Amino acid sequence: MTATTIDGRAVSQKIKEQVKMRVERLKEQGVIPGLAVVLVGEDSASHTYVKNKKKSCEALGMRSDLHQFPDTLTEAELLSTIEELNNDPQIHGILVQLPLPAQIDEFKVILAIDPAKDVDGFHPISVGNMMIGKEAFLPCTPHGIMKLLEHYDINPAGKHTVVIGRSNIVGKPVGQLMLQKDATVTYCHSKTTDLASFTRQADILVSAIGRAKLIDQSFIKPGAVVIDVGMNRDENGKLCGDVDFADVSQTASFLTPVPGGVGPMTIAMLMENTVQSAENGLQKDKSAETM
Ligand SMILES: Nc1nc(=O)c2c([nH]1)NC[C@@H]1CN(c3ccc(C(=O)N[C@@H](CCC(=O)O)C(=O)O)cc3)C=[N+]21
Repeated sequence: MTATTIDGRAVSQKIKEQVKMRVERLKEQGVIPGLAVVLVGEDSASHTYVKNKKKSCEALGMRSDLHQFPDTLTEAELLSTIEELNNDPQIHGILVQLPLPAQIDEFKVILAIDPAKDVDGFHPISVGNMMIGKEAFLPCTPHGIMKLLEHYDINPAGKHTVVIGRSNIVGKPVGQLMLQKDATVTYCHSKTTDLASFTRQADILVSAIGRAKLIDQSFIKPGAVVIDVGMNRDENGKLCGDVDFADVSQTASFLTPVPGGVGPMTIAMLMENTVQSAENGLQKDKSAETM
């Protein structure tokens, strides 16, 4: 059996086309969706993501402002930048690229973002609303994964989903979204003993570990759907996922590549959240007028 490659680039393109139409409708009403990206320090991987986000915004007719700071930035300075962005009516989404330098408390920064502009879905209010199934900005990578499954008609209901990784930005929320789609969910992590004994029970396996090509056929149940969230460098410095693609594609039914899988979907969902935020703002303005 050879797995079908899940084409994240193609699906993200479709989503971005829909976002583009929504941007055009907003423009007719005088609103240009605006995303502010805050980048602290010189991490080169972060720069790549930020560049990709900017390119996507421009292609969709959205505004994108980059606020770039040296890694000596203080927490107070960052918090005051966020305050300004919270109060800027041209800005509908605020993304502070993580991780931040050690002198800055990430949680304080996330708390400072107006939940109405929290297009990353990291604020505790967004997380809480997601958790109880209320309207919220969903975190972009987990949301992108759910969209990929939907696109390939893979229904998690009744399936055993095993998530490797328990980060607040990928592992925990993707398990929650799977649960909302009626999957049975198991979380594995760095302290799990005999990881493969769990992953071999997965109908859907989501790997967000950060170890190049750790997951080979011996971790996979034949016919499983495998979603690779890893962003690693292999021995030649090439970008690769957690999954040994060539090996696992012999066993899995569907498999996401790296690059070209989950990554492009993350950016597409960020664009969607930003346009959603701009639409929410317009809706609020309209109901204020009729009061
Ligand atoms: N506040 C915050 N929000 C984030 O969403 C966030 C963050 N911080 N910090 C870093 C991670 C990582 N991340 C990626 C997004 C897109 C690609 C992406 O587009 N990847 C391409 C290829 C990129 C390449 O070629 O290097 C792909 O997989 O095909 C990757 C990684 C968002 N993150």
